[in-house]
Amino acid sequence: MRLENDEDFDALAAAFADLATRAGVIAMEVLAAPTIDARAKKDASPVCEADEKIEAFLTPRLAELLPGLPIVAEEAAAAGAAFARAETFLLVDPLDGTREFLARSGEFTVNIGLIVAGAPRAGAVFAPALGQLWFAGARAFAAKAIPGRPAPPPAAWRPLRVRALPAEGPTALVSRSHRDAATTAFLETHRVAATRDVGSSIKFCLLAEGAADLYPRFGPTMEWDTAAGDAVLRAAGGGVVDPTGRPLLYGKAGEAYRNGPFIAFGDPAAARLY
Ligand SMILES: Nc1ncnc2c1ncn2[C@@H]1O[C@H](COP(=O)(O)O)[C@@H](OP(=O)(O)O)[C@H]1O
Ligand SMILES: [Mg+2]
Repeated sequence: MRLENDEDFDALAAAFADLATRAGVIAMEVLAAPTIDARAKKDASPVCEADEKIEAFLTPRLAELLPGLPIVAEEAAAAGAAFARAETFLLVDPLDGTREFLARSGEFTVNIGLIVAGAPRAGAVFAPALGQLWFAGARAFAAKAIPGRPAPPPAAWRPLRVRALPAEGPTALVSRSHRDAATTAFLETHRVAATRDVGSSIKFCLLAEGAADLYPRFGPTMEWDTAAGDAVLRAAGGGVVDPTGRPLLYGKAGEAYRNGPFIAFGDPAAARLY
């Protein structure tokens, strides 16, 4: 697959959307069973059979779509895989919001992102339990989608655009399961009109849709948690910046792909306030 112009990145995003939607049925099948086989990883975060099965579905299909491109994926990383450093590579989080999934909340997602020169250039986020798909190359879209089926055709895609910062102040999104003291302090010291708890990368997608304005994140995340949502948000007119105001950088192999603190925003005017 060529990756040269906007149309190439849009076509790749549609292919990611299709794979994420098809993979989503695996999560629904695991969720339908009376018990879910789960354990704690080395970093104490949970992993379950769905994470591993979805990654096993996606990895060979992505390798076929983009032959030779390194795939940095959450469960491969947890198993100790060494990834080749590359200018262009994929970041895969087969199940973001594993805690939400194990709690049988619908706020979990399948995530596929493409990084070029440190920035996310294409991505797809699918929330199987919500039947909601968000994806972007040069342009960002949302669509309703059915887990296990192909992604819907272009006629069903809704273009995404962030909203202007409301006069009454921003609506902030925070992690449902991983709210930390720094985030609580941020919300207390900055004027926000409302706060909503949301699990997984859905937070980026709600900013891209214009349903909220800010997502401050001071607790740890990994690049595969943020790449796809960041791609959708950037293409919809928003962004993700570090505390110095620079766009969140990807490809931090030396830091095991761990992100530092960031603020995701819809309206670029919101970023200037913090
Ligand atoms: N202590 C920690 N170390 C590393 N990542 C953490 C973490 N606590 C939370 N996360 C990340 O936060 C993600 C969940 O995001 P949210 O809190 O916004 O729902 C997790 O994704 P997974 O569920 O894919 O493991 C995990 O990567
Ligand atoms: Mg994750």
